[in-house]
Amino acid sequence: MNYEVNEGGQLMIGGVSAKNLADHYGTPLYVYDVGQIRSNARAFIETFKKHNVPAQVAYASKAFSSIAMLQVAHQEGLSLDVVSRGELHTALEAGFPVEKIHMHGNNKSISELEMAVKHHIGCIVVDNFYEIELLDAILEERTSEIDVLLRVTPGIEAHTHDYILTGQEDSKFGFDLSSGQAEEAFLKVLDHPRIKMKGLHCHIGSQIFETSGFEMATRKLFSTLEDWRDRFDFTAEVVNLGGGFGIQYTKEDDPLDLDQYAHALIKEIKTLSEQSNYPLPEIWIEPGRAIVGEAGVTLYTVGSIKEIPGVRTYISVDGGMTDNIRPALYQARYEAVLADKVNDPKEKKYSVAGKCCESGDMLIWDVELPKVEHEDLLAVFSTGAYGYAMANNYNRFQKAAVVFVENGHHQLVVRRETFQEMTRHDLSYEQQRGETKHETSNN
Ligand SMILES: Cc1ncc(COP(=O)(O)O)c(C=O)c1O
Ligand SMILES: N[C@@H](CCCC[NH3+])C(=O)O
Repeated sequence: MNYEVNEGGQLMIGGVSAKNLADHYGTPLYVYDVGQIRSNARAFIETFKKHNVPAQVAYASKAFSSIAMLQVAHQEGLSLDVVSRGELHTALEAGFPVEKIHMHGNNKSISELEMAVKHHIGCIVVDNFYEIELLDAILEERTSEIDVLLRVTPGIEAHTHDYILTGQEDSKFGFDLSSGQAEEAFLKVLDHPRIKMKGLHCHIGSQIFETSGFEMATRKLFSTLEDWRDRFDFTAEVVNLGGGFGIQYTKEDDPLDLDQYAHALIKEIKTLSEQSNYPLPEIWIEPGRAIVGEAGVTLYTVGSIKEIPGVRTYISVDGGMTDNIRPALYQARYEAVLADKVNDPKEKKYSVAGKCCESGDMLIWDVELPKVEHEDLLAVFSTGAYGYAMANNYNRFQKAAVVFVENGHHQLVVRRETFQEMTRHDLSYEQQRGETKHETSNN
């Protein structure tokens, strides 16, 4: 794993010691090295520029959405992928240019589509037939137009966890190519007066380490596009190959450099377009994890230590599945160090437990650490994607704060949740005598 340690054996993040950050902001704490976010974004963008290929690199904001994060994404020239009104609202609050926002979702509501149309976002990635009907009605009413891509499932089974596989035929996402569904949807939007068909989208899954799945998906999309050109005289302006580029969580993970993924896509699309004499479409991709995953570290304070002789030693930290649900949800694995004793000799294997009332609330089953003592600071690496984004209030634990660090400077970008905020939606129950009190729950 790649991390910096100072002479005193302290973990450094973006030029600041983890200990200073924990003392200053408390734990659990999500810390992002902003320099790393920027270099990840640049690795993609510069590869497309170097090859002189028109492209959009849309940050999949589901991985970590906050105003500060989206501002950094914009500074780096990224576009943005949102999947809900909440994510779109955050983008608008961050001042993200609307024309660079793309909206996803397998069940977009009328209000989501209305919000997208009202703000004239750059593109909607249409996922199903019902959405076409809704969009048609909304655009008619607003006398507006919108660019769309059709999301298709190319029938690719990427090598990853079942829950994060999305490109196979049996998926809740998108139009299936092989059964003709995709063509039926295409014909509905092809000559639509307000829905402007720009091209195809697919996303084959997440945490993928090889380029072969992406190349295979590209070939499937291209053969469909060639067929539609020949039969319907349609030329796509955009081919969007989604996200899913793998990162390193543990020493066993061996991801490609980010520019290698981009390079493979460019090569495949250039070859296909030359072979079939198809005008080179814009290449769009949607990395989430690859932009923020390795840039994030979560800091925890160790509390209780339970040694079961001959079995294992549990160390419990002040967070857990509330700030990182991935181990419980996907059996995801992580690496950690004691942030204050990084260079101390390792003593033995420990198991890191969260503090929720769930036996499954384990952050790491086996990690070799120096001798662990109460109040030690534990740093878990590669928690920048789908950590804060999937945080929850189980057991009414507060959502942790988020800090950005860059060039030795640190700044709070998401406050720790307060108890007042935790109960802000709760209403007291007054026993009714006779007449009924009505409170609407609609938004
Ligand atoms: C449509 C789409 N695009 C992009 C992403 C981002 O994936 P990742 O964070 O693995 O790059 C996802 C999530 O898997 C997705 O569903
Ligand atoms: N949230 C998942 C991946 C799904 C991403 C969205 N399709 C993760 O933590 O790996």
